[in-house]
Amino acid sequence: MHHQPDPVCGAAVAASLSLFRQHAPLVHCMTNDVVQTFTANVLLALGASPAMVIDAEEAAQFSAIADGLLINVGTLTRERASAMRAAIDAANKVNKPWTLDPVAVGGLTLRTAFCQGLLQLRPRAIRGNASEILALAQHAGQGRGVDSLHDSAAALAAAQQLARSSGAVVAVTGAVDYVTDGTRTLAVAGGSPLMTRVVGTGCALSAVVAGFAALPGDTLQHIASACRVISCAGERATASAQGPGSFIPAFLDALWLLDAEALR
Ligand SMILES: Nc1ncnc2c1ncn2[C@@H]1O[C@H](COP(=O)(O)OP(=O)(O)O)[C@@H](O)[C@H]1O
Ligand SMILES: Cc1ncsc1CCOP(=O)(O)O
Ligand SMILES: [Mg+2]
Repeated sequence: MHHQPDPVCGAAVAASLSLFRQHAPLVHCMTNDVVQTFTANVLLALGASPAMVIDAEEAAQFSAIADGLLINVGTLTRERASAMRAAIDAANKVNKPWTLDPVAVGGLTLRTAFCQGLLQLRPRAIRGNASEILALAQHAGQGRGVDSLHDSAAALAAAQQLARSSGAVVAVTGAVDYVTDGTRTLAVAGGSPLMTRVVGTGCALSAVVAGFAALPGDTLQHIASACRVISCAGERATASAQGPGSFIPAFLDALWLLDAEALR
């Protein structure tokens, strides 16, 4: 079954962002080695508190305390996988939301089997690029690394199916981001291709999604708002950047400066 997406509304994005800054969520990030600092800086620029706790015992303690948990399998190892399971189990016990970023799921067996298994553990949100969402939804080996080979529109039906089967809100990103609970779908335009020329924009978005998923109210709207916050900051940063190097500080500044007027 296909459902037509509605465009995300700027006023609703501004309302989510304001709620996010008020709540300043504590986000427990179990993420990959490539994007640790960038992820923490993106959350800090938006007013949230990141903490990267990865030992199995500590992670299980901390996920019960944090407002939201991010599981990102970009540099998964067997040991990290069991620490992530422990953190998810502890979060679920106290009903704290957790978000999955299925980096490069498809062809690689450890992370693909691990993420397929996690779908039974009630993720609140899943954020990936088109190749990752297609692979996760269709149990098919696709992709050849962390970058998408597919257009996000080509993964919309898969995202809707994955949302229905997992119970998560699924965000499939690309030139347009689609955010769906399997019934309702919001489309988020904007951003810029330069965002794919620096590492970690997708991973940082997933960390931001983990924070927005912890807010009270309409989770689908909040996660679409998270996508719009990142795409809006991305297009503003691109306007002043010379290339990937100057994009990064401009992006952090744009997140810091983002307000209702920019989002309108
Ligand atoms: N061609 C594009 N045009 C505009 N924005 C894009 C484009 N590709 C990706 N983005 C944006 O870059 C961010 C990261 O998305 P994506 O590249 O799909 O994730 P990943 O880094 O996990 O592959 C998202 O905010 C997305 O909207
Ligand atoms: C390059 C790379 N290799 C393993 S994880 C990772 C980071 C991927 O980051 P993103 O999906 O945000 O581009
Ligand atoms: Mg990614």
